[in-house]
Amino acid sequence: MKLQLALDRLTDNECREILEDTIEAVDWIEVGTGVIKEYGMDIVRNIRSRYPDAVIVADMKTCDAGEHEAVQAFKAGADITTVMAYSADQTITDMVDVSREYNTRVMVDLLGVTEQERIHELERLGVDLVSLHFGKDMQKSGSMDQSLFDLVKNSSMEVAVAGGINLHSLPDVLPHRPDTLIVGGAITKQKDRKKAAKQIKEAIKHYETYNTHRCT
Ligand SMILES: O=C(CO)[C@H](O)[C@H](O)COP(=O)(O)O
Repeated sequence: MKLQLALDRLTDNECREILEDTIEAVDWIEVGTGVIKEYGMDIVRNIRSRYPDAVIVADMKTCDAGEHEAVQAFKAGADITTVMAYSADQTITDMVDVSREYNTRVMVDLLGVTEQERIHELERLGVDLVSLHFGKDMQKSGSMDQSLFDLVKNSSMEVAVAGGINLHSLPDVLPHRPDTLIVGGAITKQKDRKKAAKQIKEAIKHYETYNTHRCT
């Protein structure tokens, strides 16, 4: 299980400092949507130049003009870019096509998706990576419901999960064995970010060492 660090609602300096503190525990670096809106593709280019070997996810949250935005993200150095699941099928297939040209990947953000039918459609569109997402604003009045995982129950796609995950909610999330855990605030908003990242990484490793079966 990989740890994707979501750099959200941060300045470029904060992103730099947080990465320096946490990089050893992090598998994938996510450049968050708000950070991209603030700094544009330059911040993706800057992180790429500082971490040439890292896997970088540009959380573009594209919903239209898929080809253009995918090219933007990949040219800036992203390995993975994101698109919203509710986008037109054409947007998604265009992005998948671009990712094949660039030898990169597209992650489809399932925020707001409630029907398994959309999951099957995404598979038919050639998608192989999705993220289950309990949104930031949804977190103001609740927390991730474990039934979220039902959406991808019979899917062979790679699954990431995001939305207020922290050390306390990890025991509920880990048994679903997502391929990637996306964690933002529980690391980036802590006083000791290095310790927070290390604790989450160790909790994942500990779980994987002592549990070998996926929960159904
Ligand atoms: O995509 C996002 C917000 O739209 C975040 O990356 C995701 O929600 C993870 O952040 P946090 O752990 O703080 O919820």
